[in-house]
This record gives sequence, structure tokens and C-alpha cells, in this order.
Amino acid sequence: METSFNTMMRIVSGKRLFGDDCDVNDVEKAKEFKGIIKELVILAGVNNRGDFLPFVRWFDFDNLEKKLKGIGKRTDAFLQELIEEHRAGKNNGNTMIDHLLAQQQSQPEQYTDQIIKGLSLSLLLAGTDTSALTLEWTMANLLNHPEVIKKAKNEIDTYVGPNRLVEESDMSKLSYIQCIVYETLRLHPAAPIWSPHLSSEDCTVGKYNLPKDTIVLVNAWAAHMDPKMWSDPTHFKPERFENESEVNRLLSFGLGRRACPGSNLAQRTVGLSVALLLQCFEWKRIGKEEIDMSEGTGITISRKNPLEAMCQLRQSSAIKDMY
Ligand code: HEM
Repeated sequence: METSFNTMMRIVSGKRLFGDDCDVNDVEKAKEFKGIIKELVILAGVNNRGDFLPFVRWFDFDNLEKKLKGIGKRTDAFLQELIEEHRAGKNNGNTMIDHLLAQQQSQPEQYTDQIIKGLSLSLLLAGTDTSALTLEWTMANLLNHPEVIKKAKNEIDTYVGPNRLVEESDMSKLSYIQCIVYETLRLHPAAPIWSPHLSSEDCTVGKYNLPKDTIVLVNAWAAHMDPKMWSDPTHFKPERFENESEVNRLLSFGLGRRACPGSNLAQRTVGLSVALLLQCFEWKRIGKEEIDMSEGTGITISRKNPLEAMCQLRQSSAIKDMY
């Protein structure tokens, strides 16, 4: 989660907030914000009785409103501080906040601080947990399939070799690693239920007639498990994506105008992270039993139990040079 948080923070504000070389105050703030994201993701997936029985809202039985207001204030303070740092010229550069503040100069009514905070939060919320979970599920799948690890390492050894680390530009050659990421996105789509879509005109989906303005909730997870769509759907088989056209059947990033704008970034960062983890370490399960693949609850598909694994540095010149 810290890696994906750093990636998103670099885009939004140009800072990394986790790592040995980071300012201690920043690390403290980042820890707090990481906690906020976790809480928000959990709260977003909670069933609110008040949505179904409006009179129940008066009582706020589960304290949901109070919790959300509290988190809202903490989030707002974190993001406002980021904006003020940029406004004061402390962190200026090619970042999202800087570009939006530049727009604020010419169109202040359009680009208010509130809008800038909202956009920053959308990226941090939508991009952090999803990418981190996908990486965790990928590693869990790999630990249960040592033969896949072996094939992926062969690919890295062939196309990158032992003398340097994998770079982003190598990813187009590491097609098997991409297949591993696709297969993980099929089995564990981090955002299984798309954001609500609305039919803009009368239409038919499968055997259902949808009148205009019907809210449609798509369950990507269920479609990915459909035996009519995928052979042996519950099994982890990255090879199924060696036929490139199969990728078009993945629904993990939504479809249409509201599809995920971070899909390319997410696939690249997860793919590169997996490649580096396999290039630099030997991986093993902590016991003989397979890794438990039970899912937790919430709006994103997290693991029920955090992944635990053993790893050992691989002996190669690229890795030795780093130490
Ligand atoms: C593996 C990682 C990710 C997965 C599985 C994922 C999945 C999704 C899904 C299913 C949607 C809803 C699409 C729809 O309703 O049609 C969505 C929306 C969105 N995602 Fe992602 N996402 C990921 C990473 C990211 C990243 C890295 C970013 C930011 C750079 C991002 C930003 C967004 C935003 C802003 C939306 C809302 C788009 C809109 O409503 O117009 N996501 N994502």
C-alpha cells in the first residue's frame, strides 16, 4: 500500500511520503492518511439502514454519519495543508496540484480549493487501495503456483538478465508477467461492483429490458466467474491471456465514459512491482499449506487475512550493486 500511495502522491503533489529518505513529519502525516483511506474504504462498503428506511436516519444507529464527518474533517485538513505548501511555493513542479493552482489564477470560480481537494482525493482514494490489493493478490496467487513463478523468472532472465534491474520500458517484453496481472484482475477485480451507471435511453442487456434512466450495477467479479464466459473460471491460469484478444473480455476497470482512467497506470505499476519482486527475491510460503484465498468484506476485494510469505535476496550482480 505504501508503494501505491507514494505513486499517487507523486502525481498529486510531487512527494513521496513513505521511505527511509522521507521527512519524519511527512511519514507521520502519511500514516494518518493511510489510516483514513482504509477507514473510508470500509465505510463506503457498509450497508446504511437509513438508505432503505429514511426515518432511521434520525437516529444514526451505527454512528455512520458521525464517523464520516470526522473522517471528512481529517481528510480536508490533510489536503488543505498540501495545497498551502504548493501555494507557498515549497513544493512546486509538474504536479496535479500545481497545474490546478495555475488554473485557479485565471478561473477562480471553476478551480476552487474545494474542487482541487476533491480531485486529489479521487485519485488517492481510487488509485491507492485498488493497486495495492491487486499486487497483494498477485503475490498470493504466485505463492500458490511455484511453476508460474518459475516461468515468470525465466522471462525476466531472458529479456532483462542479471546485470540490471527491470525498468518500466521492459514491461512490453514481459508479456507473461502481464498475463499474470490480467489473471489476477480476473479472479480478484479490486473494485468488483462498478460505480452505478445509468441507461441514457431504453435498451436491452441480456434478457432484461432497461427503460431510460435505470440505475445499473455491474458485478465484474460474477462475470469473471461465469463458466459460460471463461473455461475453468475458478482456476489461476495466466496462460489464458496469451491469446491477446481475451484481455478485451476483462471487466476489472469498467467500460464506457466512466471507465477507470487509471487503468494503464495501475497495470504498469502492478506489473513492474511484480517483476521487481520476482527479480530481486526468492519467494516461499511460510508453511506447506496453500495460501488461504478467502476474501474480506468492503467495497474493494481485500484479502481476509493479510498475506504472509518468506523471501530471500536473489544473488545477482544487479541486486548486489544496490547494497
Ligand atoms: C488495479 C487497480 C484499479 C482497479 C481494479 C480500478 C477499477 C476501477 C473501476 C471498476 C472503476 C469504475 C468504472 C465504471 O464504473 O465503469 C474505477 C473508476 C475510477 N478509477 Fe480506478 N481502478 C484501479 C486503479 C486506479 C488508479 C491507479 C487510479 C488513479 C490514477 C484510478 C482512478 C479512478 C477514478 C478517478 C475513477 C472514477 C472515474 C469516473 O467515475 O469517471 N483507478 N476504477
